[in-house]
Amino acid sequence: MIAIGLALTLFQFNQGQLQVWQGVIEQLPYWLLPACIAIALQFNRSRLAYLAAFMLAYFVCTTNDWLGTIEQEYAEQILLGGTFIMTWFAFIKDRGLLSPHSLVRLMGIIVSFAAAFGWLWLNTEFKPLLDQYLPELFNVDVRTLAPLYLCIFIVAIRAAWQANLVNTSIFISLALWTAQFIRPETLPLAVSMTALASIYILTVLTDSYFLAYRDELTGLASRRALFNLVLSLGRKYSVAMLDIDHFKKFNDTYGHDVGDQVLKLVASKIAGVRGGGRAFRYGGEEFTIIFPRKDSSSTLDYLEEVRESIEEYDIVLRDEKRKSQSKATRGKTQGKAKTVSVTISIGVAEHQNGETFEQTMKRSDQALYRAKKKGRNQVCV
Ligand SMILES: Nc1nc2c(ncn2[C@@H]2O[C@H](COP(=O)(O)OP(=O)(O)OP(=O)(O)O)[C@@H](O)[C@H]2O)c(=O)[nH]1
Repeated sequence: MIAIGLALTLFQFNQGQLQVWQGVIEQLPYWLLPACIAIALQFNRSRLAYLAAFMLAYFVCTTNDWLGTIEQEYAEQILLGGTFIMTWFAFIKDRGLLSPHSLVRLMGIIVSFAAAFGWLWLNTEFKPLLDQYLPELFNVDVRTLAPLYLCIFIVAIRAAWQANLVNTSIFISLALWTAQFIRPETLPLAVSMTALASIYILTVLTDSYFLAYRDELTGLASRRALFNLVLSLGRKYSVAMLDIDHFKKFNDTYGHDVGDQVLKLVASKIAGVRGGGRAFRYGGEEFTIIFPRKDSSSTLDYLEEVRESIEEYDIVLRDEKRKSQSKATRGKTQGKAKTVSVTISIGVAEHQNGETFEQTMKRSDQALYRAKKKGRNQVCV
């Protein structure tokens, strides 16, 4: 979507249809980049805050001609220095802007520019030697920009390998940064900077939304997302509460890390619920499924399906350090790998007129309690 937006902006700009907006667009980076720094800091996305600050500094210096002839004279060094910074940013973590790490970051920025200056100096200083020993293919132009191509390749692989919004933003930054130097006529600087600031702001806000509404361990929607959905529920719906049986004993037997692995796998089965059910991690080893527009009897088949899929699922343990087994879990050996299985109990209740969501949920919790009492591994209404 971001790419489509950029392409459309570029198209419009070339068509001259946006020329009336030119004055506004030229001012936008002055507003959007500082706003981006403030938002990124607020949500602890220091890499994007640094990048926005870097772009703002470049934009202010360029548009006000503060760098004078330095900018043209050292254009390649600035291009390469910026490229090194972005590549490095694709591999580090967000650590806050005003923390001891910021000193390391500042040093890294200086080192990036020093490396860019050093590389280009080496190429000029030893040009005759390099021309003599390297194949013709690696002429001075290729040699000069070789680290740039390498960095773009590395960041592209990184963004594909560890696909997240921040890495994608860094890759787009690098692409626009490079285009700005190699083909400046393609896109006015103010448009690139406006696009980048918008991408950063969108990235920070979307990332933070997912952080607030997704459970980190299982990837399921969180309890906060559940109460958000409740606001849009009509009068007819059912609430199911699901709880892993004897999970405390499972943890005691196999350790907390294995418990986490199992929680993830159980969550993936619960997420696959059919019948329009929406799954949430309520907390700990408890999950909730909401069936909008369904009474409890029509959810039973779908819940039974989920219960069976978990019961039949042989979970292969990755952890070799295992203690003795307990009654709580059934384990068997598959070749050398150890497999275990867990069961879940489910209680379901449908919303009744005049009832709040919390009251319906309480009744589904009581149904869950009955399922546990009756021997677990079953669904109760
Ligand atoms: N590994 C892991 N364990 C968790 C997590 N959240 C909660 N637990 C554990 O889940 C267990 C819940 O135990 P209980 O509420 O006593 O219930 P139970 O052992 O499942 O027994 P029944 O519900 O009666 O079948 C506790 O030992 C918690 O430590 C988590 O995120 N990871």
